[in-house]
Amino acid sequence: MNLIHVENLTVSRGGMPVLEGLNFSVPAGDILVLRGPNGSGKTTLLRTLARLQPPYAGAVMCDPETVAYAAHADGLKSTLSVTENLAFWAGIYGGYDIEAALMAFDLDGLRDRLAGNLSAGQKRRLGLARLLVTGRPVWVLDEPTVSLDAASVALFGAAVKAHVTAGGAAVIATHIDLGVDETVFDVTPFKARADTVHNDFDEAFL
Ligand SMILES: Nc1ncnc2c1ncn2[C@@H]1O[C@H](COP(=O)(O)OP(=O)(O)OP(=O)(O)O)[C@@H](O)[C@H]1O
Repeated sequence: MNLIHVENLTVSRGGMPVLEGLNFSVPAGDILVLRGPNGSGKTTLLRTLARLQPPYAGAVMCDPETVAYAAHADGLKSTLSVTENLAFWAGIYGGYDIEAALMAFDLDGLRDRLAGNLSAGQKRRLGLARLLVTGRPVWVLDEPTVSLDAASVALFGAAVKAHVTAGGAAVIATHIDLGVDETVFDVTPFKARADTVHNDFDEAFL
């Protein structure tokens, strides 16, 4: 079963196409790793998959309610503790297991620390632990391993493996080897041509 299906998709930033002609599917159980140089459009594609922005052309077939998106920013509440942050997110998404999330990302010893007082890597671990309490099957992740040391990257890799083994799927932009069984998708050949402009606009308003 495909959890994401993309057809003839063009994605844009600032009104300009960045990637075009994208066609791929991500079935349950799969990890799709996006590769491509800085500025090639990986973030733009992920934002489009997560429905944070509309496609410029083509279609993304995926129920938005199934997607958990983690951006560059951790999105933590700095005045809440580690467990309070997870409880906050569990409350929004329907009460999934906070204890399992704490264990999976080695946060047990930090459970009462304010998120604002965590180190950069600890903040990142908490941001990723949040994925587990969403209970959502499709993880869309933008550079999730930034600030993580080797041990934490291994924890993250194990969490992704467990997630897809349980029937989930993940699309991950990363420059590093996650140590997981992945399908690599290089976006470089899909760079939009400069003449690909479908939008109608009136130059009088520029
Ligand atoms: N608001 C914006 N308006 C216009 N162009 C933008 C805007 N935001 C980003 N861009 C441009 O869109 C292109 C794609 O950016 P994007 O962030 O998707 O790339 P990326 O592959 O994720 O890069 P990186 O590996 O550096 O994170 C880049 O050339 C970037 O400069």
